[in-house]
Parts: sequence; structure tokens; C-alpha cells
Amino acid sequence: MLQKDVKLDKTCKTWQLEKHIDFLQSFGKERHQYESSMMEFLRMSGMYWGLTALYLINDGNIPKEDEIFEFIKSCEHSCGGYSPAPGHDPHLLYTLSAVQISCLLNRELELPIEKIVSYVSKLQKDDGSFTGDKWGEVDTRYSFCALACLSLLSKLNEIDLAKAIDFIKSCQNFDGGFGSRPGAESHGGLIYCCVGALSIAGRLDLVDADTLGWWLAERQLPSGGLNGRPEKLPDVCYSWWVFSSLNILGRDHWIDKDELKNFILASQDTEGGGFSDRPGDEPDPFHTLFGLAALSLMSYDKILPIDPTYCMPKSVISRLGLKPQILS
Ligand SMILES: COc1ccc(S(=O)(=O)N2Cc3cc(-c4ccc(C=O)o4)ccc3N(Cc3cncn3C)C[C@H]2Cc2ccc(O)cc2)cc1
Ligand SMILES: [Zn+2]
Repeated sequence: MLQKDVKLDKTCKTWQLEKHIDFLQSFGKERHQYESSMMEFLRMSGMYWGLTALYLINDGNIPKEDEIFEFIKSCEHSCGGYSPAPGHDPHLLYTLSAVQISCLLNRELELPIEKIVSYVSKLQKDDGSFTGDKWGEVDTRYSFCALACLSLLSKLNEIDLAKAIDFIKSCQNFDGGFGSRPGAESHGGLIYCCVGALSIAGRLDLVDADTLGWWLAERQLPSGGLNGRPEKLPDVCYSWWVFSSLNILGRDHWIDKDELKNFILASQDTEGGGFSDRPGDEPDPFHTLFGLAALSLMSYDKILPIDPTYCMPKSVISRLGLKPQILS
């Protein structure tokens, strides 16, 4: 079977720091008006991706205007959950993004913490799993969202943590990986969610680090890029999901970092700035964050250090007094 991959042309694109700052500062403004209206259904997460990326490459300087915190407040629902934009329904994904942005702004104490805790706790089911909202089905993505959200607010003890861990354990596969539910196939994004949740809970002892490390290292293709599952094309966002998981497991040296760096730099948009999923595609704030975050894990240029578990600047995680578990 021919291995699906992309061909990187030899001219390695130069690092476009200023253009990335410009891309991130203008996203949501006139230049991207059309997309930003198209993306209203995920706007709160888009703001977390854009602001975290900007924080990393702009020396921690992000627009601190009250308008960002006013937007967060405009998405708050009486149940304690947050919607992606005003008038939309609350969901765990956007509740986590709202808390993450508030921590970046150093204003998490202004949030209705007890109401948020009640919203998240009510999403936990008897088997320890979490749903994304009152209709949604169970997914290990939501286990990560719940544990990340509550630990950022120092309220991790308000859920049944032992049962949450039992459910994640029940999603572990023979290849060492994790899927969205028990029996679901291993997938790079869900492995990040499960390894991240176990890192927050201090239970990485439950991971078979060698078997999983091997599966993750197998994601690297000749182009240097990482894919999310066997036989899939490489994608910049897997640079984060797969590489940060290897980092948490203390096996990041099991892939060729220089080759990965070249793939990520080749995915830059040298015209308008930003990163796309792979060379030649349109850039977006989602892939821009995850490309920059992976480069941060390699200590590339002057990008501020990122925490591999929370995908937030290390300076913010240490200010909050959080110490997610990392294997050496
Ligand atoms: C452009 O098509 C999509 C497809 C899925 C989604 S998603 O919301 O389900 N989601 C996040 C995601 C976001 C973007 C994007 C474009 C512009 C912006 C503005 O901020 O953000 C693009 C893709 C994307 N995906 C889809 C994807 C990424 N790499 C390969 N694919 C197919 C991921 C998807 C799932 C997700 C992942 C993490 C997360 O925190 C939330 C959702 C969004 C747009
Ligand atoms: Zn992607």
C-alpha cells in the first residue's frame, strides 16, 4: 500500500514571525469578516486558539480590552455553561474555552465559579464518563474538557475523579492508545485527551508508555509530518495532539523533531501569515495555534514555553499553581 504523504518542496519556507502576529491580531476583524461569521458556531474556541497563539509569539501581550471579557460574559448561561457566541446553546467545549481565555487574562476569579462547577458536574454520568451537553453522547474529549476546566478553577475535587479515571481506563486499547468510547479505535486527538486527563489526575501509571509511545512515533511520515491514525495524511494539528502526548510520556525524542519542524514551517502562509493543516492549504487560527504550540515544545525561536497538558502558556499554569504529571 503506497504510504499517503505530502511532498515538501526543497525550499524550506523562512519563519514569518511578524506575519503570524499580524494574522492573529486581524482575525475576526474586517480582513476575515466572512470566515468569522461562518465560524460563529465555534467563536469562543476560536478566540482561545487565536489569543493563546498570539500570547506565545507576542511575548505574552494580548489585547486585554474589556471587550474580550464582555464577550465571555455575553455567552454565559444561567446553568453555568458557556455558548460559542451569544444566542447559541451552552456546551462543555466552549465552557472550557471561556475558562482558558479568562486564565490568560488573569481574570478567572471574576467568573461565576460555583455555577460553572455545578454545570460541569451535572454532565458526569454514573459510569464516570462525561457528555458535552445535555443532549450529547459520551466522548473521552469531554472527560478532558471537564478535568481541564475544573482543575484550572482549583475545583477538581467536585466531581467523582476515581470514576472519571475508570472510564478513561475502559477506553484503553491493546495498541496502548485510546478512543472516544470503550472499544473505539485509537486516534491521535483522543489519545491527547485521555493522556492529558490522566496527567491532570496524576494517574499516568495507568498508561503503557512504551506501547503507546511506539504507536505515537509511528505517526511520523517521510515528510516529517504526523498523522492521527495509520494510512492518514499528515496534518499540522497532529503535530500537537501526537507530539504533546509523547512529551507528557517522556518519549518526545522518539520522533525526528527537526523533520517535524520542517513540516510545520512548510505549512506557513508566507503571504498573509498563519498556518494551515498542510502545505498549500488555507491558514486558520486552529492550525496556527497547534503549529506554534508544537514549535514551542521544541523551544523554537523566541516562542514562549507551553504546557503540554493544558495547551496554555507555562507562565499561566504555574501562576495557577498547577503541576500536571509528566513522565521522565
Ligand atoms: C473547516 O471545517 C471544520 C471542520 C470541523 C470543525 S470543528 O469545530 O469540529 N473542529 C475544530 C476546527 C476548527 C477549524 C477552524 C477554522 C477556522 C477557525 C477559526 O478559529 O477554526 C478548522 C478545523 C477544525 N477541525 C477539523 C480538522 C482539523 N484538522 C483536520 N480536520 C478535519 C477540528 C474540529 C474538531 C475539534 C478539535 C479540537 C477542538 O478543541 C475542538 C474541535 C471546524 C471547521
Ligand atoms: Zn488539522
